[in-house]
Amino acid sequence: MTESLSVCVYCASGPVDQKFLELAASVGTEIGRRGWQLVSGGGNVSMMGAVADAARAAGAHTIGVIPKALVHREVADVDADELIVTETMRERKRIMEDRADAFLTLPGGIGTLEELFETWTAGYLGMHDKPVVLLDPTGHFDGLLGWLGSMVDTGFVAQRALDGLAVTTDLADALDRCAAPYATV
Ligand SMILES: C/C(=C\CNc1ncnc2c1ncn2[C@@H]1O[C@H](COP(=O)(O)O)[C@@H](O)[C@H]1O)CO
Repeated sequence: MTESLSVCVYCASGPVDQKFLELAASVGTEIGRRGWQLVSGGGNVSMMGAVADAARAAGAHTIGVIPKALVHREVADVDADELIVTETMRERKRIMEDRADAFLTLPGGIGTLEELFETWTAGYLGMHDKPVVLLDPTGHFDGLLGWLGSMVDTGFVAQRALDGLAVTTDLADALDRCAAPYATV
C-alpha cells in the first residue's frame, strides 16, 4: 500500500518567504521520491504551488482539486496530472478527503487551519481513521499548540483528541507517520 500512498497536503496560499517555499518543496520532493501521490488544493501559488511542482518534478502523480471560484485567485495548477474543478468549496474538501490516505498539514493561514481542524476533528469523532499529521519545523503553530494543551487542562479538549494529531518537526518522520497504518511487514 505504501508504494502508492496518496497524501493530501494542506498549506499556505499566501507567503512567498523562501524558507516556507523550501519546506513545501522538500515535502513534494519526498512524496515523489517515495513513489506516492499528492492530493492538493489545486492552486499554483505560494506553498501550494511549491509542493505540487516539486512533487511532479520528483515523479509523483499530482491531483489538484479547486473550486471554480478560486481558479483565478489561486492560479489553478494546470500542470496537475488530474485537475478537478468543483462547483463548491465543500465538494473540493470532500474529494480531497476521499482521494487521500493521510492528511499532512504544513504552515498556513486560516484556510489551512480550517482544513486541519476539519480532518482532525472528523478523525477524533470516528468518521475516518486516516493519519492526521502536522509538520512544523519552524514553530509556526507553537502558539496554537500551547493553547490546545492548556485546554486539555481545563477540560475543553480531550487528551485523546490531542493524541490524534501527530505533531513533528521532521520531514521523514511526518511522512513515515502518514504511512504507518498501511505498512506491510
Ligand atoms: C467555505 C467553506 C469552509 C471554510 N473555508 C475554507 N475551507 C477549506 N479550505 C479553505 C477555506 N478557506 C480557504 N481555504 C483554502 O485553504 C488553502 C490555504 O489557505 P490559507 O488561508 O493560505 O492557509 C487555500 O487553498 C484556500 O482555498 C465551506 O466548506
